[in-house]
Amino acid sequence: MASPTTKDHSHIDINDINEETQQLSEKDIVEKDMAPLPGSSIHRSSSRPQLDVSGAAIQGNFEEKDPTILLPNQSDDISHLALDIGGSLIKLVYFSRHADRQKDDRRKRKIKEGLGVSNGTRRSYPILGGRLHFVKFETSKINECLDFISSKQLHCGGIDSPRWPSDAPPSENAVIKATGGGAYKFADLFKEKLGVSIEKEDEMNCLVSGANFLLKAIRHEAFTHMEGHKEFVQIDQNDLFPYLLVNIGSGVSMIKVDGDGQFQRVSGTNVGGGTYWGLGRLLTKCKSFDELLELSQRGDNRTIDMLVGDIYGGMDYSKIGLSASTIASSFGKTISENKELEDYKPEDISLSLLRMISYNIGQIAYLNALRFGLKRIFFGGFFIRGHAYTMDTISFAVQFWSNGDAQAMFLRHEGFLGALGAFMSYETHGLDDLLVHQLVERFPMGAPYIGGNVHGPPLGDLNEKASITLVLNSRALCIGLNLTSFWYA
Ligand SMILES: Nc1ncnc2c1ncn2[C@@H]1O[C@H](COP(=O)(O)OP(=O)(O)OP(=O)(O)O)[C@@H](O)[C@H]1O
Ligand SMILES: CC(C)(CO)[C@@H](O)C(=O)NCCC(=O)O
Repeated sequence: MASPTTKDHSHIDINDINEETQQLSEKDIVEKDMAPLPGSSIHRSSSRPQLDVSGAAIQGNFEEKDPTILLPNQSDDISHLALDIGGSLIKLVYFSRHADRQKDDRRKRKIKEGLGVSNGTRRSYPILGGRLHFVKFETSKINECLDFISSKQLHCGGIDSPRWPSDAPPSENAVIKATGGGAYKFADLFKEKLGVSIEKEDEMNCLVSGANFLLKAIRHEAFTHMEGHKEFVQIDQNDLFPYLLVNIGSGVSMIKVDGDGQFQRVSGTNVGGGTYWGLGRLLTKCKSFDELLELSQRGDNRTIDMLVGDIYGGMDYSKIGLSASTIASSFGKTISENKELEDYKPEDISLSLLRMISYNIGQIAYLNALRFGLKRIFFGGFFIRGHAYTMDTISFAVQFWSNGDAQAMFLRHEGFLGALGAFMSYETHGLDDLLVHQLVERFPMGAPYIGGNVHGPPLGDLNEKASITLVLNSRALCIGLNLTSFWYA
């Protein structure tokens, strides 16, 4: 029954950044071909290293949680780490380079031989892309997070950085961007343990820019989930705004998003992920969030919830559109019976609780969408955890109360919106509307992944996707030669 609380970081060790670059798949080979030619350099208006999100794509299979994002055209040597330190979880987004394999092997050998990696602050060969990694820790175990950052030297640019290995402590001015309440609460701890300052970024601002980045630049990020069926949604760049962003963390924030940096937090509720995990833990004695979720999958809520049929003698109340099986009162059945907590199955309690909280959030979200005439509601935050029942319940609530007028959508990087936003805040102009907009618009749609469909224009198959990637390659070269004209073409 037990399952790890935060499975993600437990697999990752100090060699991961480099090891990941060794496992070259067919897709990687295509991507390698996409990189600028050796020696060609990308001319930019700014001398500051920039993040290049052109061609950014999710790596890994479609069911993978918190999947890596490939940045095939990243050429500047960025070395960013950003954090979202929330009430329950710390989320990390960090960049690793994706160097040419041979050179990488040579460099690794050098590292092993203690010869260092570079003779200057910039590498002597072009960087052939990179990856964004997503890792989380429980906030109560912040020391594990600090150890992780330290073991990978992420606060000094990563072990793949030209600055590593180095005995020198991080410079006095070293900063990490961070958002969430913990950016305030733990700033001194970061200074004390890692010698870095936390540069605080506003939480709502980061959630919005993280969501906008994913929705604009990453294909197969957003999807619907109804009655167990998942479908990817292709976002029309010209029709993204306005939308309602509902971030279900420990608590819930509801944000009306009108554009990049244009938003308003219109509502919130304190009945959120913390409520499910907190109450669930007390009532079921589960040791981890995932265990509580897993338990719910074997539950039957009819032993806990009072249904319309329980009140109406097995009949529907059709006049007001309520079937006998509709829940009239969550947990309502537990008052009418002479039973104690021990008499109920933890499985049933977990399911009732999950349904109650998910449904309630879906309903409040819809009411806020209604207030502002919004049709699309994107749900993020780690409460969702890619869990089918949670998503189905939220979708059902939105559909039911809107009479099918509004739609609930989910994001594969659900819990990382804030951390991604903080990451983006290193370089806001690298992500301006135009760059992402133009690039995404020009890409033909990708192929559906197994197990999900894609709404939108006609699709090709996976082979076509590979060839699209190659077309992109020549575009990447164009960018290298004449970035400005590409942007504005
Ligand atoms: N491994 C886990 N451990 C604890 N909670 C988890 C875990 N996985 C998912 N959750 C759920 O995710 C919620 C936290 O989500 P998230 O990380 O998005 O919010 P947060 O940033 O910690 O909270 P807030 O934004 O309110 O400060 C928890 O309350 C819980 O419901
Ligand atoms: C306080 C925050 C913003 C911290 O992330 C979040 O937990 C939240 O939105 N809570 C809901 C608070 C409310 O609006 O009632």
